Parts: sequence; structure tokens; C-alpha cells
Amino acid sequence: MSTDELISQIRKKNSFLCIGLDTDLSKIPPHLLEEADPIFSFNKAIVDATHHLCVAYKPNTAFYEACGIKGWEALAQTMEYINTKYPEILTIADAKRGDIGNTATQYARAFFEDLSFDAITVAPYMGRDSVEPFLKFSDKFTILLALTSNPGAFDFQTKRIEGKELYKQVLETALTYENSEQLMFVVGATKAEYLKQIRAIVPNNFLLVPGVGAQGGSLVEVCRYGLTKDIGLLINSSRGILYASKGKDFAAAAREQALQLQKAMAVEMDKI
Ligand SMILES: O=c1ccn([C@@H]2O[C@H](COP(=O)(O)O)[C@@H](O)[C@H]2O)c(=O)[nH]1
Repeated sequence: MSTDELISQIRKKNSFLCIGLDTDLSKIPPHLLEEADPIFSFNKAIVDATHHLCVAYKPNTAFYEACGIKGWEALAQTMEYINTKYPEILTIADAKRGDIGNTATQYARAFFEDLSFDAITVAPYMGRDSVEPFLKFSDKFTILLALTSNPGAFDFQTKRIEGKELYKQVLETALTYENSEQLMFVVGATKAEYLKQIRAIVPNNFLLVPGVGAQGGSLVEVCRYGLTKDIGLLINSSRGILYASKGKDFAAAAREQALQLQKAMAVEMDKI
């Protein structure tokens, strides 16, 4: 998917919502545990109930890896389902990979070729040669962690090195990588007060923003400096949508939560 296609989907749906498929067997409705593949059954119901309200799905691979081979199979089946039934929707592997170039190439093949994701999250810590193998896939997006939503973000990311915060150095240096137009950056919704400075460095790249809902970030605060004339934002919610109900009405409850976020996004888009 190209950036223009993503923007056109956002305008069509009046939504820049990304739904996180963090499917946790201990949180899904108990009746689904009787199904042959409870993870896929849950994901399919969520996707069918919400696809018209969002432009991206983001399975966090940890939830699938934790279930071993069955988890990987459910992830592959989920990807095939979304790509076949809703090919216009961006798929993001929240895998936070990063390794020497030779190994990064295999990660890129695993997620872009084998599982057919459109995008992957990558940790920038190992530098250029660990990121460029992902960027070689010029029709895919590489989403670098810049300023994350968790409290531990302050351990390193906001520390100054030679007078400049590490997250700013990540943004500036990443723009020098080959195919940097295929980069997006993760910025936590809980760090909305940093967005003005972040936008000064990366005025055009899309930002993937997790942390609204369960982590307490504010959609309106994120939009204040995060939204650009070409939108430039994907705001993620996972638990707040997936686990709105643990009953048989879970998909309808998820749709309602997604609808509330989509409506709030439409209001923000009207302000641009
Ligand atoms: O800085 C980051 C980077 C990634 N995440 C991931 O996003 C979702 C958020 O889930 P919620 O349930 O909406 O809190 C989850 O997969 C995280 O691992 C993040 O939260 N912050």
C-alpha cells in the first residue's frame, strides 16, 4: 500500500483508527474457547464488526508468539482473512524487531513476504544497517520506535546525548536512511506534549500513536500537534476496543468503542 492510498482510505472513512489485535486467551469471551481456533474466531468477529471504522489492524506478535505454533497459525490465518476480505486495510506487525543486517533481512522476509504484512514496528537501537533491510521493501512501511508510551521511555529516549534528546536523534538520523519516505514513527499518546517538537523534525511522516484508552492518552491532545494536512496519524487502541465486553455481544461492544473513536477523529479532521 502506498502513502497516497492510505490517505485516501482515511479520507473515505473519516477515520485514522488502528485497531490493535492483542488477542489474549485469558480475556476473550469464554464461549469462544470451545472453538477449534479461538484466537482466529475472535479476530474474525472483531474485524468483521469494525473494518468500516478503521484503516489499520495491528496484531502485536507477542500475543501470538506466546501461544506457540497455534498462535503463529492464528496470526497467519488472520492475515489471510484481512488481506482477502478487506485488502484496502493496512496491516501492521507490532513485532519491534531489530538486529544486524543479515538477520534483519530475514525478519523483513518473515513479516513482509511470508505473512504479507504492509508494515512492521522496528527498534532503532542497532542503527542504520538494522533498519535499511526493512526499507528495501519499497512498497512496505517500517515503523521506528521514537518516543514510546510507557514510563520506561524516560530511561533512555528523552536523555540528552551531546545536547540532544535520543528520540530526536532517532528521528533526524532515520531521515538520512535510504527510502526514508517509507518510514513511520511510534510516538505514545501519553507523550502528546512532545508532538510539537516531533512534528518540527518529521513534518510529513506518519506517526503510529498507541496509548489512548487503556493507557490514558488523549486523542484530542495527540491531534493538536500530530495531525497534518495529509493527516499523518494512525491512532491505535487495542484493549479498549477488544475487551469492551466479555459476553456474547463482544463484537458489537467493540464496534461501539471503535465508533466513538472514529467520531472523535472525524471531528478532528474537520478542523484541518
Ligand atoms: O510505545 C508503544 C509502542 C507499542 N505499544 C503497543 O500498542 C498496543 C497498545 O495497547 P492498548 O491496549 O491500547 O494499551 C500494545 O500492543 C502495545 O504493546 C504501546 O502501547 N506503546
